[in-house]
Amino acid sequence: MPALDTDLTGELAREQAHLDDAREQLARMRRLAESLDASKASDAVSGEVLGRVLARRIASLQDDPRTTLFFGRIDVEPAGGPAEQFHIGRRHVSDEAGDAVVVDWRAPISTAFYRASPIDPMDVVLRRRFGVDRGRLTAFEDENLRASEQPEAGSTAGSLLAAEIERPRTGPMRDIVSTIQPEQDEIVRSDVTVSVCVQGAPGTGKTAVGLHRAAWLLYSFRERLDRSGVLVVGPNRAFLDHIGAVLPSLGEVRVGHATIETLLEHGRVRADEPADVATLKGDARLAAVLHRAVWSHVVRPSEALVVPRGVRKWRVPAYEVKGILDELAARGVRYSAARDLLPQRLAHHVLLEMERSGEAPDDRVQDAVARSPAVKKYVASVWPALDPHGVLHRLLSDADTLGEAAGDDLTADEQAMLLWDKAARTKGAARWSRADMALLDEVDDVLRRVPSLGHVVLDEAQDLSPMQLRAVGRRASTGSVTVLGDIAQGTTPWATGSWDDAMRHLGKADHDLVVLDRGFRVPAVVIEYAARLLPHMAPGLGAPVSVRENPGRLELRPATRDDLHAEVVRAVETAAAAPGSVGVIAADDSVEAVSAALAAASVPHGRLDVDHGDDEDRQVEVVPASVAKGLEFDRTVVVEPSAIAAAEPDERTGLRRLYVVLTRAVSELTIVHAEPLPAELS
Ligand SMILES: Nc1ncnc2c1ncn2[C@@H]1O[C@H](COP(=O)(O)OP(=O)(O)OP(=O)(O)O)[C@@H](O)[C@H]1O
Repeated sequence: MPALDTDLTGELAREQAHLDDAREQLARMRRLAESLDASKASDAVSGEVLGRVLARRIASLQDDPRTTLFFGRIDVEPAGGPAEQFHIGRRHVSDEAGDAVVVDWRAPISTAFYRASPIDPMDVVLRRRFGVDRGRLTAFEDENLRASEQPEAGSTAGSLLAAEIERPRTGPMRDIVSTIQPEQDEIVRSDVTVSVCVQGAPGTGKTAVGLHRAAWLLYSFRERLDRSGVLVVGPNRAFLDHIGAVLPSLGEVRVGHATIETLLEHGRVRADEPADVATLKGDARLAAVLHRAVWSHVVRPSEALVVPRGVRKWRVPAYEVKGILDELAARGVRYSAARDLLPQRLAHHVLLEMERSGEAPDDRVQDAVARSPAVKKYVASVWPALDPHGVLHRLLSDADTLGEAAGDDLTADEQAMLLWDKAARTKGAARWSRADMALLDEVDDVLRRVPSLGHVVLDEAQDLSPMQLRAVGRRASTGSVTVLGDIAQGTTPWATGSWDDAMRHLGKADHDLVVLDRGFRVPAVVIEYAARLLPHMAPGLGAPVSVRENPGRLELRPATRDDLHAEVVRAVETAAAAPGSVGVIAADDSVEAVSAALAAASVPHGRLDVDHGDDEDRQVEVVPASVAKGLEFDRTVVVEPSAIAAAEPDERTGLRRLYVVLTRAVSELTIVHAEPLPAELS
């Protein structure tokens, strides 16, 4: 085991002096940045750009007195090279001579801090971790990598490391830069061109890894990704609020955060639909159907184009127009882009006609012809302008249109399922469902290319339908993705059963699949209890091995039906007596009653909802089961597990929902129930 040193006189005092020096150097770097004058730029535009860059730089050089500028150190002795020391921190700090006082955790040299081991020391002879309290160093702990001391495989040896993993959770999620584990670091530092899919049981650090990867990519490929953008997609607003502070704490404020709903917002969702219809709408076969639905609007002309100019009329015969249409359709450009090219193509043929008859028209004539009413009208008839809502409205209202677009891809029964029972008269009045949003997005992309970002981190990806995955994938068509998820936590009827399939729908068939199995959240007794559900709803998938030292606490509190809420209140009061967050998780339709019972007993609490997260930092939050995914609390009180499972459309989904709910606790899980617990838990 590494030795813990808290002696404040010798070595620790020297390290504190290095920290004080680093703080001074950071202040010097900030003063320098503040003294630069953006108005000296050569013109107003570059002055404005420079001003923005400088403001960002000054902000990034702020010193946060609550934390230290470094959390670790490595001493390296490369063969044939000089021995060197590197202090590793959240950002780079250099002295006047330009030498590094602190190196960024994302710099290549820092890799060894995370990955060096006695088996592969990577030239590191000593790794030091620091204990910190309110901006000052309180202790350090050394690992001598030269010694043949071999920690157990997979152990997170060291009391400082363990303390960081064990610390109680309060408020939103924090970064893990000081304790990223080797298997996590491999994912974080995967090249920007590589798409990675991470399958991991609850609490194995998938979300943490995805966010740190975004930060690492932005550091390592700043110019490329600043231009193209990085986006994090999560399951709901409460989740985004939970994770929203992590990237800013790592100095990255320019990463977009979205839910799948906000990403595919093509109007208001006004209709719910049966699970089987939504599942069918999420099926990847719909992509081909929608493609045909759009392109079938290009009609073979039966009449020639006739363009009057002065006293003459110029003709482009129908067979020639057909040749132009075929050529445009075969070019692989989007429907609307090809349509935009059509007037000039037609005008060019008119021009050729003119030349054949001895005239010498120039480009201006071609432009005038392209813009003429005759050409416009003709184009509208053979290649009409379309919009996604119009296309989908017609497709879902009209059996013949759907039948034609469906081809052999959909059975007659499936077509009947898709058709609206009562179609709205106009596209504006259509009552779109959530699943329709992905269809509208697909049509939108057939019409005009949706721009691609440089990198997309997709969390809880198992819950997306193939059509939703395609929608996310097209936003990373020229970039890469980090896909995070757990098949066992799939709680939508269309949840994926195979990462290969999901990655194919995302357009990333070529990817690295990594499995994480060490659990950093859920303590052993709790994960073992929750894992009883696995064979019943995700056979073949293992539970994580908890690396938490705290074995955790699991308490079952039976109650009578009349006494259920009183028992919940007692459990919450006990849980809230110690510091740390408390999540009270209940079936969605019981949340109101649970919250009322807590209010009647004057237990202060907040409520998380799909649409809005936590504005205030409250110790106790009441959470609908459907919103719990991805969240964590120090202690959880789970109300009536059988009702949570029964709220889902089928048994498997019910057990999966329960598995998600039971795995939110960092130290204690209390289950309050009046109904018998689901048999699978016994
Ligand atoms: N290397 C680490 N050091 C310290 N804490 C860690 C580490 N890795 C993960 N954690 C912590 O473990 C907890 C779970 O992490 P995270 O939420 O990323 O897991 P997850 O796999 O996304 O879980 P879920 O599937 O339940 O959403 C978080 O509090 C995170 O900070």
